[in-house]
Amino acid sequence: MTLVQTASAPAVSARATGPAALAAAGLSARYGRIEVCRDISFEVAPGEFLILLGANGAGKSSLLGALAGIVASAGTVTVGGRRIDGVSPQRRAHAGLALVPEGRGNLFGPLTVDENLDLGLRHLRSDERAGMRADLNRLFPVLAERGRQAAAMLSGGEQQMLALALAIARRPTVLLLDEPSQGLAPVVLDEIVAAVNRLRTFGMALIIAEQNVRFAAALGDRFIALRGGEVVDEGHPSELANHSGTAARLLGAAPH
Ligand SMILES: Nc1ncnc2c1ncn2[C@@H]1O[C@H](COP(=O)(O)OP(=O)(O)OP(=O)(O)O)[C@@H](O)[C@H]1O
Repeated sequence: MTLVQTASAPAVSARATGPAALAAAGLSARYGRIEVCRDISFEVAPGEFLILLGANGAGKSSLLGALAGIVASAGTVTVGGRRIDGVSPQRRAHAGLALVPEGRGNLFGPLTVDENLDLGLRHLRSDERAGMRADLNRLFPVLAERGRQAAAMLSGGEQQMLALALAIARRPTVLLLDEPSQGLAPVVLDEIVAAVNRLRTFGMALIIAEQNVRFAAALGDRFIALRGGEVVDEGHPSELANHSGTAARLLGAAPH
């Protein structure tokens, strides 16, 4: 795998001023009576890209689901300083959270790329719509080329880019990405890394659940590692790229 190491912003562990883009405190997540994440506290600064690193079953998707309000949770969550825990997923979306689930679940497969984007942009005023469409075409040129193709017929990487574009069209404060690398070939991962890094010009914060260490290291400003539903470590992604032992210890497996 030949992921390009892009120049990323320095690690941010504390904000200079103003509220965090997102802050979670004492957050837990459960399915019925089974608690799968416990006492998780972290902050993401505006514009920061935070990697949630963990092996299969570590609790990454559950934590993203707890933030988005689709998995039962306790604890507090703020977006831009406003409490959003306890409100519906729709109200959390209005407050500035957007989730791109694993498997690109927010696409309408039978509709074309253009039709998906028209639907995704319909909440905008017509003058804003043209500007957003131009921004999305700049971010993801391949989507402009594939406009008339059914979303279901796109490659995995192209579907991931369409899912990202639809989430960005909501202009979220914080974008939650669940394993964007999953099922993609190394050469496609390079394109996704480049596309996600282009999002830096939008100023939104990203929380990216990942277990692909090189992908995470090419994208993140900081990582927190989950194991058994708890935060067990945090650091700068370069530690993952430069010390394969660290990655192996955190993932409980051989490094990628
Ligand atoms: N719908 C569910 N009902 C019950 N338990 C679940 C459900 N979804 C996940 N779990 C359990 O919650 C724990 C955390 O799973 P989760 O999917 O959040 O992990 P993950 O880190 O995202 O892993 P993966 O990378 O495999 O998706 C696991 O023990 C899993 O079996």
